[in-house]
Amino acid sequence: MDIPVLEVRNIKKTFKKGKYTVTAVDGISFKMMPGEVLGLVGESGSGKSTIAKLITHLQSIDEGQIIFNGEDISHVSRKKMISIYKEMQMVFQDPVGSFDPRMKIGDSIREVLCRLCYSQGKLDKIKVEEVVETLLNQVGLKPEYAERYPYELSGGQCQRAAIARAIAVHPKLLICDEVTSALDVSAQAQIVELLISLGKQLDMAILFISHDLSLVSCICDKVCVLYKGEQVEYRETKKVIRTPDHPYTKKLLSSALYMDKMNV
Ligand SMILES: Nc1ncnc2c1ncn2[C@@H]1O[C@H](COP(=O)(O)OP(=O)(O)OP(=O)(O)O)[C@@H](O)[C@H]1O
Repeated sequence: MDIPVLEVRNIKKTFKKGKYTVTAVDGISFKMMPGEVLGLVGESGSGKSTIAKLITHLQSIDEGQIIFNGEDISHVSRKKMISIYKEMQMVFQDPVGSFDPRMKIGDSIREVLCRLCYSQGKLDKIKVEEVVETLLNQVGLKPEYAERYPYELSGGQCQRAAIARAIAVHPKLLICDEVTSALDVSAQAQIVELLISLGKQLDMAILFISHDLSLVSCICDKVCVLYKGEQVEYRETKKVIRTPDHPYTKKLLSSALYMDKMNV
């Protein structure tokens, strides 16, 4: 039987700034099975990005547990985390900023392949060029884009390249933090379709972080709604949309655009 790819158990994080304390994440729990798409929704400041940073160890947790592939990674070393990044990748809001501006797109993808795959003997060096081409093809970019610098791509193309780099290592979990926020509506739809199709093809779980409940409802199996660092809903998307429990979810729903397109 499949075990969860990710289990987050009652995690908490506070930040101290002088005499002030901000509780950014206050007792969040959820579970993701292989191939599952979970939406993490909430307004600005509700703790979405902090959760992503806690899972990926960009920040340390104060309390709770993060179980990845059955292993407690809540407090593992940096070295151990580097090996975990072969199975857990993240894509950010600003696609251009997520690349080294001095490196061509192909070199950035090659670098990840070399760093995370050679050491495991997963990849023969002579196959790298083929793999880069296949990855670009998988995200709908022509091979010649490997020779371009990030600033020579549109936002949508650059986000595709960032996704190609993330899936290069065949992650079991892809964390997408507001990946469509900087894109126009048509590029947003294409990126969302691409992610869903890749998730199915690669049996990859996707944690889709967004402030947009209507978008999340179209693509996610389950949704976790955050309000001021707390989890106010965590259920199948259809149930949350049809019978929201919390007044904040009701407010989100009543203000959601494209209600008619919601997957209910
Ligand atoms: N490094 C930090 N130091 C101090 N406070 C922080 C830090 N990171 C986040 N916070 C605070 O924690 C809370 C949650 O922030 P977070 O970035 O997780 O929210 P978010 O839901 O991702 O917001 P947005 O959608 O605007 O990105 C906010 O009040 C924020 O100001």
